[in-house]
Amino acid sequence: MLEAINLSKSFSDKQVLDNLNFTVAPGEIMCLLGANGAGKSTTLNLFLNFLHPDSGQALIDGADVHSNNSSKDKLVYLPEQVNLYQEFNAIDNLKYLASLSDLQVSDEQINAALDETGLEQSARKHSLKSYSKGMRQKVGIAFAIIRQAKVLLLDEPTSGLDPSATREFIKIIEQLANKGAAILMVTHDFYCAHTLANKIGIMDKGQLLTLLDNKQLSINTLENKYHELISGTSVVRKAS
Ligand SMILES: Nc1ncnc2c1ncn2[C@@H]1O[C@H](COP(=O)(O)OP(=O)(O)OP(=O)(O)O)[C@@H](O)[C@H]1O
Repeated sequence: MLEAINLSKSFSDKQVLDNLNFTVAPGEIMCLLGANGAGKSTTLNLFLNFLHPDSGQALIDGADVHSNNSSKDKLVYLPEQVNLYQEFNAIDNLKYLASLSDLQVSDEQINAALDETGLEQSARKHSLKSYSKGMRQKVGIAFAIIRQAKVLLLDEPTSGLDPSATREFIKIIEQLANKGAAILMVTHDFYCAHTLANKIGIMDKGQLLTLLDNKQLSINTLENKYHELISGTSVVRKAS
C-alpha cells in the first residue's frame, strides 16, 4: 500500500507540490498524468526518499519512507531509462542487483523471473549494451519479480517503446498487479494509462486536480477531461 498524505514540496520559493493526497492499494494501478513540470517525478522522488517533503508524508505499508529506511526494501523503481550495468548480461545484472539487496538467488530463479517478462533466452547472455529499451525494462521488471516487490514506481515507462513492446509491457505490469503489487506510474501515454490504470490522477502546477475511476471512462473522455483541466480546451474526434 502506497499513501501520499498532505504531501507538499517547494524548491526555493517555488511550490512544486501542494497538499497531495492519494492511496494505491495492493493490486491497484494508479497513473499520474500531467503537463511537463506538474510535479509527477517529484512525487516519485518523495516516495524514493531522494527528496524530503516540506510537510506531509509518503507512506509505504503505513511507514514513512523518510523516517523508516527499511520501507524502501519493498519498493522497486523503474526510471525512464533502465540502464543498469552495460557490460554485464541480464543474468549477471540481476545477480549483482540481488546481491546489493542481500538476496541469494539461483540461476533458475533468475531465469524463471526473466521467463515471466518474456525476455528471449537467446538475449540473456548478451551484454546490456545491445539491448533495446523494452529489453532493459524487462530486466528491471525481473528484478521486481525476484525481489517480490510490494510497490512499483514507474517513470514514463512506455516513452520510446514501439506498439508491440508497449503491449508486452502492459501485460507484464498487469501480471504484477494481479500478484498484489501496488503500482504508481507517471506517464504521458493516454493509451497505456487507460489500458492499465484502475485510477488516474491528473496533475497541474503541483496539485492533483482530479482522481478518476478509469474503469468508468472511455479513452476519449479521459483525453477530453485532461485537456479541459490542463488547458481549458477539449478535443472533438470525428468518427471515421
Ligand atoms: N531539484 C530541483 N530543484 C529545483 N527545481 C526542481 C527540482 N526538481 C524539480 N524541480 C521543479 O519542480 C517542478 C516539477 O518538476 P517535476 O520534474 O516533478 O515535473 P514533472 O511533472 O515530472 O514533469 P515532466 O513531465 O516534464 O517530467 C518543475 O518546475 C521543476 O523545474
